[in-house]
Amino acid sequence: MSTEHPEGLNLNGLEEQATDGQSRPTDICSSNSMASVAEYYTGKSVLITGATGFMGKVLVEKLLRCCPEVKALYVLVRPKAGQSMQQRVSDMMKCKLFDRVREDNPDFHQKIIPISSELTQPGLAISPEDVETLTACINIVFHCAATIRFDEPLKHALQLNVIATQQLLGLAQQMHHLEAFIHISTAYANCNRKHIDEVIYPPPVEPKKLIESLEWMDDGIVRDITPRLIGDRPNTYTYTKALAEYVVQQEQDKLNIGIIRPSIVGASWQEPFPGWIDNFNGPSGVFIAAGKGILRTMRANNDAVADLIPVDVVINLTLAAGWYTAVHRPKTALVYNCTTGGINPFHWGEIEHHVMSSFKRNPLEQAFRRPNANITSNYLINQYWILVSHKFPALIYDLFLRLSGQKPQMMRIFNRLHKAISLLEYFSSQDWEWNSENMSMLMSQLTPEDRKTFNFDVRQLNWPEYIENYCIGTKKYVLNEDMSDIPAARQHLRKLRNIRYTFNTLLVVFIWRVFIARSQMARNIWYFVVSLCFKFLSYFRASSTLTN
Ligand SMILES: CCCCCCCCCCCCCCCCCC(=O)SCCNC(=O)CCNC(=O)[C@H](O)C(C)(C)COP(=O)(O)OP(=O)(O)OC[C@H]1O[C@@H](n2cnc3c(N)ncnc32)[C@H](O)[C@@H]1OP(=O)(O)O
Ligand SMILES: NC(=O)C1=CN([C@@H]2O[C@H](COP(=O)(O)OP(=O)(O)OC[C@H]3O[C@@H](n4cnc5c(N)ncnc54)[C@H](OP(=O)(O)O)[C@@H]3O)[C@@H](O)[C@H]2O)C=CC1
Repeated sequence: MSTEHPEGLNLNGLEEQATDGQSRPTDICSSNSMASVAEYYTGKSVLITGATGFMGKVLVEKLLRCCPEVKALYVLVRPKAGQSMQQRVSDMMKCKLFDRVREDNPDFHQKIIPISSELTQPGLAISPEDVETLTACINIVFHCAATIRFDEPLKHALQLNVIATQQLLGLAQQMHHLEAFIHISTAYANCNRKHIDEVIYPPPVEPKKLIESLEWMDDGIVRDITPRLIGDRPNTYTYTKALAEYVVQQEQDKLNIGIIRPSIVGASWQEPFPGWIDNFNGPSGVFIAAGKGILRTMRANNDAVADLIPVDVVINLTLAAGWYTAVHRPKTALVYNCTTGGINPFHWGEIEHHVMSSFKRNPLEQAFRRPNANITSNYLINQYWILVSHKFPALIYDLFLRLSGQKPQMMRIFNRLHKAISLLEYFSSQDWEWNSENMSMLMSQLTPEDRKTFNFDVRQLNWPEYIENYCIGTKKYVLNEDMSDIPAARQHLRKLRNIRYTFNTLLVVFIWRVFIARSQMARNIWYFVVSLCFKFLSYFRASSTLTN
C-alpha cells in the first residue's frame, strides 16, 4: 500500500520490503519479523540524542522498563551549567521518573552509556574512539535532540535542528549494524498548511543553499532577513524542523527511516505514572501561570481543537515505529502524525474549563490571585483584560513591594509571560487537520500484548481525567509542591478572596466619593438612592410594627 500526495515529495512505502538492491542495511534476522516489540529490542544497542530532555527521558525509562533485555543505551550528552556529562546522567537517573525501573532493577544505570557530544560542533564533537564504538555496535538510533525554543535565532536553530541532523545521518551511515533511524519531528513542521498528510512536503528552501548563504552572513543580517525566510511559518523552530524532515528523507535510500510528528506533547497519561511532566514548555507554563492566578486572559479559540498528546503515547508510538521500521523496512521513510484531534478531539474552551476547575480543587501554593483565566479570540477584549487583570494588579503589587522596601518584580514577570504567550497564541487560535493513517496502520500490526504495553490508542483517553492529572503533575513534579499542603493553599485562596472583596468595596466607595465631590448629578443620584433606602427601611419598620 502506498499513499500519494500531489504536493508531497514522499510516497509512503507501507509493507514494502527493501528489495531494491540499494545500499540499505539488509542484515536483519528474519526471525525479527515475528518478534514482539519488546523482543525486538532484546540484545540491541540503542543510540539516543536528547536523552536529558523531556521526551528523551521518558524514552530511556520506557525502554529500560518494558524492554529489560535491551543491551545498552548510548546517550549523547553535553556538559552543561558546570555539570559534567556523567554528573548530568547520574542526576537524571535519580529523578522520580525512574522510580519504577529502579524498583525492578536497581542496577539499571549500568545499561546507560553516556557519550560526550555537543551537537552544534563539527563531527558532533564525538571522540574518534566513541565514533568507533558507536559504528561497531549501534542497531537503532532515536534522534530527539533539538532546540524547541520559538525565539531561537535562525542560525542556531539551523545548526542544531538541521546541520546536526545531517551529521548524525552521516554517522548513522557508517554504523555497520544499523536497522532503523527514527527522527522526532513535530506535527507543526508544516503548520503553514491546514491539512497535513503523512508525507514530507517540499522544503521552503533547499537546506544546502540556506546553510551556504547563512555561513557568511553576520547575526544582524540573518535577524533582519529571518521573517522573509520563514514566510508563513510562525517561528524558526517550525521552519528548521521542516528542513530537517527533508534532510532526513534524502537518506531514505541508504537507511531505514521513520519520522514521528507529535503535536503538543503534554504530561504522561498512564506511564510510568499519570501526570508526569518536568518543564514549562507549551501548555504546561500556561496552566501553571493560570493556576497561580497570574494569567487571567489569553488569546485562544474556544472551539479550536487543542491537539495535546501525552508524552507516554508519543514514546510508545516511537518505540513501536522503531520496531516496525527495523523489521518491515518500508521502502521509503514512513511519517507518523502522532496527534489526537482527528481521533478524540478536545477543544481549548474545554481545556480552560477543566484546568480552572482542577486548580480550584487542588490549588497551587502561594497563588498571586485566585485562579480565574479566560480565553478569548477577540484581540480587543484580550487587551482590555491584560490591562485590567494583568498590568493593573502588577502595578499595585509592585507599589506595595516598593513601599515595604522590597524589589518590585510583578511587572517583570508579566512582561515575560506576555512574551511567552504571544509566541504560543498562533497555535491556540487556529486548528489543523492531520491524517494519522500510519498511526492506525502501526496499531494494527501490533500483537494484543504489545497494544497494551506500548499503548498509543488515544481513543481511550479520558480528557477531563487527563487534564486533572496534568494539573496535579505540574504541582508535584514541576513546582515540587506537596499535596499535603492543599488545605493551606485553599486557606490562602480564601484569604485572597477576602482581600479582593475588601479591595473592591473600598474602590467603589472611593470612586463614588470622587464623583460626589465633583458632580452635582452624582450628588443628586446619591441623595435619591439614600432617601429611597431610608423610605424603604421606614416602610419596612412600620409594616413590621403593625403586624406585631
Ligand atoms: C488556563 C487555560 C488556558 C488554555 C489555553 C492554553 C493554550 C496553550 C497553548 C499552548 C500551545 C503550545 C504550542 C506548541 C506547539 C509546538 C509543539 C512543538 O513542536 S515544540 C514544544 C513547544 N516549545 C515550546 O513550548 C517552547 C516555547 N518556549 C520558548 O520559546 C521560550 O521558553 C520563551 C521564548 C517562551 C521564553 O524564553 P525566556 O524568556 O528566555 O525564558 P526561558 O525559556 O529561558 O526560561 C527562563 C526560566 O523561566 C522558566 N519559565 C519559562 N516559562 C515559564 C512560565 N510560564 N512560568 C514560570 N516559569 C517559566 C523556565 O523554566 C526557566 O527557568 P530556569 O531554567 O531559568 O530556572
Ligand atoms: N515538547 C513538545 O511539545 C514537542 C517536542 N517535539 C520534538 O521532540 C523532540 C524532543 O523535545 P523535548 O524533549 O520536548 O525537548 P527538550 O528541550 O526537553 O530536550 C531537548 C534535548 O536536546 C538536547 N540538546 C539541545 N541542544 C543540544 C546540543 N547543542 N548538544 C547536545 N544536545 C542538545 C538537550 O540537551 P541538554 O539537556 O544538554 O540541553 C535535550 O536533551 C524535539 O525534536 C522536538 O522538536 C515535537 C513536538 C512537540
